Amino acid sequence: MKAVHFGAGNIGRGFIGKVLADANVAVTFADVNAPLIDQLSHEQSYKVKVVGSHCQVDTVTHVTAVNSASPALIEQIVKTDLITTAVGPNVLDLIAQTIAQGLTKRFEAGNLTPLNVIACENMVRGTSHLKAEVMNYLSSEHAEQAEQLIGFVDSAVDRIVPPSAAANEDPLEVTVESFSEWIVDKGQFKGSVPKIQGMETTDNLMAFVERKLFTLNTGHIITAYLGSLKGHVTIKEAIEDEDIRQQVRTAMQQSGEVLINRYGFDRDMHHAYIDKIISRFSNPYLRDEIERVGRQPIRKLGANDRLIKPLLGTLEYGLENRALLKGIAAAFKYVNENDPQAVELQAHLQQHGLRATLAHYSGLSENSVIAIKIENIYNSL
Ligand SMILES: NC(=O)c1ccc[n+]([C@@H]2O[C@H](COP(=O)([O-])OP(=O)(O)OC[C@H]3O[C@@H](n4cnc5c(N)ncnc54)[C@H](O)[C@@H]3O)[C@@H](O)[C@H]2O)c1
Ligand SMILES: O=P(O)(O)OC[C@@H](O)[C@@H](O)[C@H](O)[C@H](O)CO
Repeated sequence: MKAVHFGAGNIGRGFIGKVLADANVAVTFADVNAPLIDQLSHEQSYKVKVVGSHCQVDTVTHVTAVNSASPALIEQIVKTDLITTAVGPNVLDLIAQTIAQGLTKRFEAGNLTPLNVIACENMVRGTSHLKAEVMNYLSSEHAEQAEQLIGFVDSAVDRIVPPSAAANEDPLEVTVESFSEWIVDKGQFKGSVPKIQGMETTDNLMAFVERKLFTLNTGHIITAYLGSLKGHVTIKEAIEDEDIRQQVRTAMQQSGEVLINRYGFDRDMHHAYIDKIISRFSNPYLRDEIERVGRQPIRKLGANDRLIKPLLGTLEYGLENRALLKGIAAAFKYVNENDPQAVELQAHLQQHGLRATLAHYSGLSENSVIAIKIENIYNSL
C-alpha cells in the first residue's frame, strides 16, 4: 500500500508517518520545507525517540519525500492508495488545489480505484472541510467521480510532539510521548478500510473528537495561557504550579460535564482520563514550550475550537463554567510578538476593547451575560 502524507513536521514524522511506515505502507512525505525534504529524500529514514514511562529510539525506514510544489507530487497522487495530512488547519485550504490537480490527473489516467483522504489536524471534522475545498477545484464530472471513489475520512489525533530541541544534531529526529491515539470514522471510507496498527476505526467519531478537544486541548491551552501570565516557559513548569494545575483540572472537569451530558461518558472514567492527561503534560522527557501550545490564539478562540465550543456546551446544558471563562479571559492576556495571531489579537483588543474583540473572533454576542463575565474576569487578571 502507498500513502502520500502532507506535512513532514512534528506529527507528520512523529506520529502519522511512523504509524504508516511501521505498518509497511510506502510513505511519501510532501512538504514546503525544501531542506527538510532534501534530507528526508536523501536519508529515506529518520529516528523517533519515544519517551514516557519507558523510553526507546525507533528508526522509521523506507520513506521518501517530495516538495509539495513539485509536479512529482501530482504523479504520486495519481497512484497512491491513501492521502494523510498534518499541516495545520490554516494550510488545508492551500493543499486542496494540489489534491484536486492530483485527483483530476488520476481520473484522466483511468485510475478508478478508491482512495481515502484523512486530515490529521486539531480541527473538528477537518477532512470534511478539506473535501469541500477540494471539490471547489474539480470539474462537475470529476466531482461526481470523487463522490463515488474518494473517501474523505474525519479523524481525531492525539500525541504530544513538540519540535525537536534546536540543539539536536539530527534535524530529522523527532521526540514523541509514548501515548498515542488515532481514531477515524469507519463510515466515510471508500473501498475496504485499510488495517493499520495504531489507526482505530469508530462509528461514533464526534464523541472521540470532542473528548480529545475538550479535555487535552482545552486543558493544554489554559495551562499555556495561565502559565504565560505567571511567567512560565514550558507546559511542565506551568502544570506543576499547584494553583494552575487546580484551575486546569477544574476547567477540564467543566468541559467534561458537557461530554458526560452529551455522550453519556462515565464520570469516574472521564476523571481518570483527565488525570492521565495532566500526567502527560508533566512528562519529564519532553520540553514543550508555552509558545507552541499557545500558538495562533485567534484560531483557538474560534466558535468550533477548544475554548468556546465547550463553553457553549455548558450554556446548552446549564452547567458551571467559571474555570473555562477564566481560560478564555487569559487568552486575551497572551502576548507574543513572534506569533502573528497574538499580535493581531492584541492590536484588535487595544483598538476595540475586550467584548468587541471577543465577539469578532469567537462569535459570542458582545452584550451577552457571558461576554460581560469574561470581561470582568479579564479585568481582574
Ligand atoms: N504537535 C502535536 O503535539 C500535535 C498533536 C496532535 C495534532 N496536531 C496537529 O497536527 C497538525 C500539524 O502540527 P505539527 O505540530 O506537526 O506542526 P509542524 O509545524 O511541526 O508541521 C507542519 C508541517 O507542515 C508543513 N507545511 C506547511 N505548509 C505546507 C504545504 N502547503 N504543503 C505541505 N506541507 C506544508 C510545514 O513545513 C511543517 O513541516 C496541526 O493541525 C496540529 O494541530 C499536533
Ligand atoms: O496543535 P494546536 O496548535 O492545535 O494545539 C497545540 C497543542 O495543544 C496540541 O498540538 C497538542 O499537543 C496535541 O493536540 C496533542 O495531541
